[in-house]
Amino acid sequence: TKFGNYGGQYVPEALMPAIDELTDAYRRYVLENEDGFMDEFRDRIRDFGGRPTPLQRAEQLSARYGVDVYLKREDLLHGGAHKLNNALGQVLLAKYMGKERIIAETGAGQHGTATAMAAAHLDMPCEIYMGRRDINRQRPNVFRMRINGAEVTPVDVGRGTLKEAISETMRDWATTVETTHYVIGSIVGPAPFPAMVRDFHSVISEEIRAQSLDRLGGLPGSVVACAGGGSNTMGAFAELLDNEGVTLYAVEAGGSSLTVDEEAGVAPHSASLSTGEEGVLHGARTKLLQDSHGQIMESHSVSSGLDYSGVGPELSHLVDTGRVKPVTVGDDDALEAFHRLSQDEGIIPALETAHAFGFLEAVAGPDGDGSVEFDEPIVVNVSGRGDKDLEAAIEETEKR
Ligand SMILES: Cc1ncc(COP(=O)(O)O)c(/C=N/[C@H](C(=O)O)[C@@H](O)C(C)C)c1O
Repeated sequence: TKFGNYGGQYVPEALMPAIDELTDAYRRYVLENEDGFMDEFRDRIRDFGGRPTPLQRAEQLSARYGVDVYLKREDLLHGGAHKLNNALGQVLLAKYMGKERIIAETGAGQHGTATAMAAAHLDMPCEIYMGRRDINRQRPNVFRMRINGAEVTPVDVGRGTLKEAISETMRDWATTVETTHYVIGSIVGPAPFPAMVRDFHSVISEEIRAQSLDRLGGLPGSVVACAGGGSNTMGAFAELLDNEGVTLYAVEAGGSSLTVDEEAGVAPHSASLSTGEEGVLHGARTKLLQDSHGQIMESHSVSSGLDYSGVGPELSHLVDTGRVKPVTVGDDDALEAFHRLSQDEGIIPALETAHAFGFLEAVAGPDGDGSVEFDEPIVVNVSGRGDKDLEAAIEETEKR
């Protein structure tokens, strides 16, 4: 249950029966493939999800940066983001466990959408908790969840973003564990969630490995992925961790500034890996944005999916060991990268994903700082498409 000194199960006693039951089910079905569970997961993520996703060369970006850039197209997975890998895996597992109801939290709405789709696909009732603020800034996804038959429950406490939505979902789960499974949206939460979510998303790096060896004649030199909770990052890294020759970059939201207003207890960014301190949030010990009193600070990002004060415990450990390099990209650079990928490559990325492209530009672009020598070829994980962000991107760009 631990990644170094991170991870663990810091949950109320009331949740331990559910956690123990899930730990047992994870071992039997995911790790040991009991009853052919993982075979069925792979069949469904292929036929319903549309795996494998392409590994596509980005011609214009490769020319712009003078290095080979490849895109792992998780934006082409059914639903428009990597989120379905984990949502389908967990909803299928809930079915094998004999659960009758699905609940989940969401911020950007991609995880909520993926869970609603997977629940509809597997004929399970579904309720999604979503912060009021996020409901207002990710409306297309709220419509999709409802049209897929899920109940979307607004969360009005606090700032009405992801942190409160997760707490509210955990509160529900504490009283409904007998019949309900909580589909956590990232590699966060008490064990076994971080390892289980990583294992479902590891199909991404399995495919990157196979496609790279098959088409590029070797493993990638670098893999770049944006990190909110960390699931698309760990999915893209998992099967490559032992290959030291592959440099791994986790790109966090630098927001509007990395300077924290201690008094207000607010961080104008979401850079938990780069600036966070060790603490406990949502059941796991990990790196968190906290003030000098140890209070968890509100985070900020132009993208809902990266707007989270914590990060997965496994990523915190990999940053401490040096295996993963954390970098940050601010709101402005992410918005520029959003438009650049759309115009240069014909792909409108999710604002979350745009942060990964902002990193390439900041290093290797015409005004790049050359802060790293990229090992080639570079694979960027395109975690999602930007349909949900069109209005926000236009508004934000006009403001600047
Ligand atoms: C397209 C896209 N790319 C990246 C992320 C960051 O989440 P991780 O992959 O778990 O770091 C997200 C996160 N989305 C979550 C959601 O849709 O609910 C997010 O808000 C939280 C679950 C972290 C996303 O939608």
